[in-house]
Amino acid sequence: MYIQDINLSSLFVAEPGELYQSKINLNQWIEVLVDCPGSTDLYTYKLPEQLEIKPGDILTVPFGSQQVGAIAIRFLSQLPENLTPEQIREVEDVVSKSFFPSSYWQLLNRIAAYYYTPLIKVIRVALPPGLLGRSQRRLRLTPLGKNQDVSSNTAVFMSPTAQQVIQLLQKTPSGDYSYYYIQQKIKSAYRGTRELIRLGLAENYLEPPKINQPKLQKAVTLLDNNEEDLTPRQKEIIEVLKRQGGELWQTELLQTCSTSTSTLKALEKKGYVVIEEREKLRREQNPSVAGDQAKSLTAAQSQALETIKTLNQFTQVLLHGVTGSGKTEVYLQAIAPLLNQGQSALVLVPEIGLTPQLTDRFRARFGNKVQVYHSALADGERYDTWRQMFTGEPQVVIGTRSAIFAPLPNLGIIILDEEHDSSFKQDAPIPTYHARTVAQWRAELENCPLILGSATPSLESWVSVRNPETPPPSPLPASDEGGQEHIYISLPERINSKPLPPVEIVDMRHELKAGNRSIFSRSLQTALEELKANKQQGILFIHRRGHSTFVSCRSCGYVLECPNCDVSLAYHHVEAGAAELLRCHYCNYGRSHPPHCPECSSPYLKFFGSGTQRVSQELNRQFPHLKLIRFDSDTTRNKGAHRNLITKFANGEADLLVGTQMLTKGLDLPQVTLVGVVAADGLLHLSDYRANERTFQTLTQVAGRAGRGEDPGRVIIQTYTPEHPVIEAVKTHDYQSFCDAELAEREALNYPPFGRLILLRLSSLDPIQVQNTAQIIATNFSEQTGFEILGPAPASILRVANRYRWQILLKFAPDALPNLPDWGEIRALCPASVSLTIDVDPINIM
Ligand SMILES: Nc1ncnc2c1ncn2[C@@H]1O[C@H](COP(=O)(O)OP(=O)(O)OP(=O)(O)O)[C@@H](O)[C@H]1O
Ligand SMILES: [Zn+2]
Ligand SMILES: [Zn+2]
Repeated sequence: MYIQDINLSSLFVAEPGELYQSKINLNQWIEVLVDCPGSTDLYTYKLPEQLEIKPGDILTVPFGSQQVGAIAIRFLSQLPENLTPEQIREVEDVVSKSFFPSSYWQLLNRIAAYYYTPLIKVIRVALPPGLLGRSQRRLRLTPLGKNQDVSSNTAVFMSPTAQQVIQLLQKTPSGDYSYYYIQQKIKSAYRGTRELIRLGLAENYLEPPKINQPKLQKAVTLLDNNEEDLTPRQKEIIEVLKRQGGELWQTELLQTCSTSTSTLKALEKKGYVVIEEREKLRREQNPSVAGDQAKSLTAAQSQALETIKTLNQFTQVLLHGVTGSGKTEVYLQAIAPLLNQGQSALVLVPEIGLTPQLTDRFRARFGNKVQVYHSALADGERYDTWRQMFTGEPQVVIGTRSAIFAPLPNLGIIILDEEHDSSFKQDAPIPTYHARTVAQWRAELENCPLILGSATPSLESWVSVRNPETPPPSPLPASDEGGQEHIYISLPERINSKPLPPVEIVDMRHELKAGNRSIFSRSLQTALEELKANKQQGILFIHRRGHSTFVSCRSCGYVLECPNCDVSLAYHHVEAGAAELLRCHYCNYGRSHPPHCPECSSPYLKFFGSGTQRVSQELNRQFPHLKLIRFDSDTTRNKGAHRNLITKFANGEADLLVGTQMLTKGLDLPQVTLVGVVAADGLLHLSDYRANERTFQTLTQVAGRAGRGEDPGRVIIQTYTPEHPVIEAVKTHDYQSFCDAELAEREALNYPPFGRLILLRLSSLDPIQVQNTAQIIATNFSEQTGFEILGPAPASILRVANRYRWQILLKFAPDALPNLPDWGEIRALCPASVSLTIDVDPINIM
């Protein structure tokens, strides 16, 4: 039992089974999550003697005047102070045992404990929206019940109520009604239903919630029959059905045959077909992809694959392969045999933006065994995909962060692609989980291998293979069990020994001295000129979206700011004729661009800094013959936009792809020979201990998009600080020396991956109250030992969306399990107007 080891004020969670059996008499009560819209509280119920209940079971409980579904969360041995035993009602029944398999339940509990989050909040992240909407409890006849003769003289063993209930059910073809309906029809039906269940004549089940009712659609199925009495028209329809394998959706059949429903009905009457409602799964619709075959592997790839294939228990593998080394092919070939053995695979990727290309590769290999799961899916799609995973059919789930909760019962492997990516970490709302950490626990609980793949591994993962004694983040004391291993696999070369592209660093100070005032260096200008001539394509990376980062008055220096946040407004101008907009990138506030300075009325407003729009405009001006596609969060807002833009570019409809962060990841386009970074400095100068790591990763990844095809690539990075060690390391593709230098600094300052951080974020509409609260909490901490307190300090942007933000950073020494503060006590120090988020292992400390 790991949970007792830490100081958990708000939670005491039983591990399924164990505690229940050992302390059966201690636990008289259970807290449940009630399946009722908007309800987020836990309610306490009494455990009935005759029912065996475990956390994770689906129950029915009385709630107000009704019976509702509920999930059993945790046992209580003591009643909460405000409740007396007389007030507590009993759990009515268990509808579904172990809805969550025990390992899954343990995972959710572990997350709740490690990230100091009430379990219910973890459950809400894990389950698709709507699953906990109001669902309906129903009663249906078993096959035995359907055939039970209940004329009054044969069913003497049944009570009159039970007879009434079974007769009612037998009247419907499906033998199935909601409890609500049965109770309306028959007085005190409840006793009768229990009796039927005991006799094995009926069973309980929980119907999925109404709002997400699976979509039903009419399907036409061909029946075997000798075709004698058919009209030529009807024969035609039967032929079409035969060609389609005997089954089609009615709408499709109507369309294909240009026929009417009455014609189909006539066929049904003659007994040639059946028309029935069938569930149509709502899954993300994607253009079909041509199938492909496993590639014959390079020596390094096959070595990697052989190692991975031997793993049949929990092992963490760092697959460190340079950009373009063929990591994806290794994933694909590692997954294939698992599917054949009836197991499933979970593949996590950082962002939707790069999912289409990757999912296509998986679809090409595994067809409809591939499911895509991410939070941008519509609720219905999410819900159906989730249920599809629940079936246990061997499948591959590809998704973003929250897909780590995919309820795959028979997991054979977990893969995190681009494992260094910070989008695997959730900053808000709680739980502030890192999908990599959760993946480690999940792989451990499922006893399957975890593959972390990257060309630029996170320092955490790097240290864990270099220095396997560093325990993975866990509230557990490191376990001594054998078999826990960390393995390092390297793919040091690109496919077919293609070289990594040479990286040219351009000192922008020299450009200015030489009289070049353009945002493009002479070197980049020449390279852009050559693109068209050589029929090649390029990628330009810009750190920011929008046009200019701020607008200021040349006469008085006034800077236009967001009224809700302490930041300047960014200038957005899409095209000539379109409205000129000023927008806040923090709260999305927008206003039109004023013709005059609001302060001094001067007409001379000037733009500073450059974003994707500004660069695109500049390109249009200087290189009018180059066709561009802008790829940033402004142009990819609509569903499918990522795919469309990338497809257009891949088809050669543009020469240049101009974009932010999102184009650095995973793009594999052989025609791209040139990669330009307009200004590397914006990345470097972020005030955060991870700035170097993030810059190295981003620049190396973006550089890695060049020269993946036949033609050699080149990379041009513009900067004002060419001597910066990170820039040097990117230039020489030297991950190792970057790591050594960076790790030495981190170790000296006790930063992760050596020390541990916990960030307390406080925010309030009241500037004084939040500051005072931060001060009080920090003072309270100062009496405790085992960690260092940094702050309280205002967040780097004090006010966002009118909330004032303060933070306190706690830094724990690397050795031993830290003596954690009592979070309940800390929370109690916060007045209602101040909200507190505890971010464990924070990534964004700004
Ligand atoms: N054994 C192989 N033989 C031929 N081509 C291969 C082989 N393995 C992979 N490739 C091709 O090489 C290209 C690069 O592979 P992939 O995209 O998997 O690299 P990666 O390591 O994931 O790169 P990055 O980290 O930059 O995303 C792809 O087009 C892929 O189809
Ligand atoms: Zn002014
Ligand atoms: Zn704002």
